[in-house]
Amino acid sequence: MVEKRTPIAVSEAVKRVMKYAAAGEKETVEIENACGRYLAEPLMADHDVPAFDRSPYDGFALRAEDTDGLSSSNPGRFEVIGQIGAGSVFNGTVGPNQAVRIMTGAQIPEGCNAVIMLELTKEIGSSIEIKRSLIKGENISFKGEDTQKGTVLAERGTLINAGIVALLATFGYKNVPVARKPVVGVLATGSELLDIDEPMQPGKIRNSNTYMLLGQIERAGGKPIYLGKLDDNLEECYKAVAEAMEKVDILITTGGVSVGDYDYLPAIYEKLGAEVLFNKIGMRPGSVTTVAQSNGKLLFGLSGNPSACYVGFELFVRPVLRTNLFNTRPHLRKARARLALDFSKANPFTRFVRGTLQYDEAGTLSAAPSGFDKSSAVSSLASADVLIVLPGGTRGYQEGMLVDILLLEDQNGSEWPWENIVASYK
Ligand SMILES: Nc1nc2c(c(=O)[nH]1)N[C@H]1C(S)=C(S)[C@@H](COP(=O)(O)OP(=O)(O)OC[C@H]3O[C@@H](n4cnc5c(N)ncnc54)[C@H](O)[C@@H]3O)O[C@H]1N2
Ligand code: MOO
Ligand SMILES: [Mg+2]
Repeated sequence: MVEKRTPIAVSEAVKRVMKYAAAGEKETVEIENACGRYLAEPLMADHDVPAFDRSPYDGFALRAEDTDGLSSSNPGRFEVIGQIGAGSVFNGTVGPNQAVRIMTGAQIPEGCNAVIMLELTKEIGSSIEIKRSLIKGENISFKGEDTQKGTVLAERGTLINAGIVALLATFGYKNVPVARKPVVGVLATGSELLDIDEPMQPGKIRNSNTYMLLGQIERAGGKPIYLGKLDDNLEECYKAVAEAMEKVDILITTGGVSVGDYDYLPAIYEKLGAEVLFNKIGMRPGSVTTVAQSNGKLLFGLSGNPSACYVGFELFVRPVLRTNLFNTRPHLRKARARLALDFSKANPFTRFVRGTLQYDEAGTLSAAPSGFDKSSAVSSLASADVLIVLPGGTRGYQEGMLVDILLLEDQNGSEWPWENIVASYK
């Protein structure tokens, strides 16, 4: 008798997995290698930026009050008593009708409260002539105007991008505390699988899931390890899974989780004494996605079907990885878009259609299926940047309906996208 599995809701499956998601460990890397990593501590401004009042222009620093009433018919003269470039400081105090020639980025000299651009002055010997008045504070970049000391500029768990790197450098982080990358092993199962450099053979296919998963693990912030591919042989697979568990933080297998004669993962979980958290989800693709835990370590049994494997990773593995990286918005970011095409297939299960986002001229977002929409499809993954969420139990969806989408390439994430998923929005 074939085992009868009871599907659970996607949100319930995610919840069960997230019980085993935990913050990871810290390490430090040199700032040159920090891009793409996740902050292990909040990034706090330990001084004002700028740290001193400075000039935003090449010009002359002077006292605004000395320019009162100046105009083209009533020009004023200022004695130039010094000259400073960025990095130099004027020693002394600027008095009435005096000016210091100052370059962009240089500290405003003592006594000055305004800057006039070079182009608006005329040099006459060691003096300048000015034909306009300035107000106090004109053309000054004030201390702390960009960021004030004590401000938290990025939370722990933030992805370090070029902008964050600029801040890290501003505040003197030669070494950056980052989350250690969780090590994720990938084992492919299936006697039909060829290595990618093998010629095609009757009845065989190339192992594409492994390489797809390595890319997904990288995108999620983990450290992928390819642990090989295995024939459908219970003993061989059991041994490989047991050994792999010793080497990794998280283990992903692909294939062999359904009810077929050669689907050995259920037997392997049993032999390992692992607790199966679920083995059927009310979703398409990926209904057979199975997750087990052994001593708190997660084993993701993703489907062999490429689209199901891809979706299973994004919904269940990604949030565990991001949580490990200290991120508090670990799930795919949810947004809404108009359906660009009819999607008439009815389904009792929630569908996650691989889709492509389109930015319409009017400024609205729309999402279209990115290609052949079957669990076994590989071609529709290439241009997918969203998963279009189509809850089950409807008669299908029409073009123009407002639906939820989950963004695959976005880094912001969602805290919990699974509330209020409705069939379509008015
Ligand atoms: N009687 C039933 N049959 C099936 C059910 C079911 O409920 N009852 N579920 C179907 C669904 S839904 C899916 S999804 C698949 C899941 O199968 P498995 O996860 O057990 O995976 P396999 O049987 O090993 O392979 C499925 C499919 O994927 C191809 N594959 C496997 N590994 C790779 C790889 N590394 N790269 C590319 N493609 C891969 C494999 O050749 C098969 O075509 O089961 C349905 N059946
Ligand atoms: O799990 Mo299967 O992917 O639902 O098609
Ligand atoms: Mg199978």
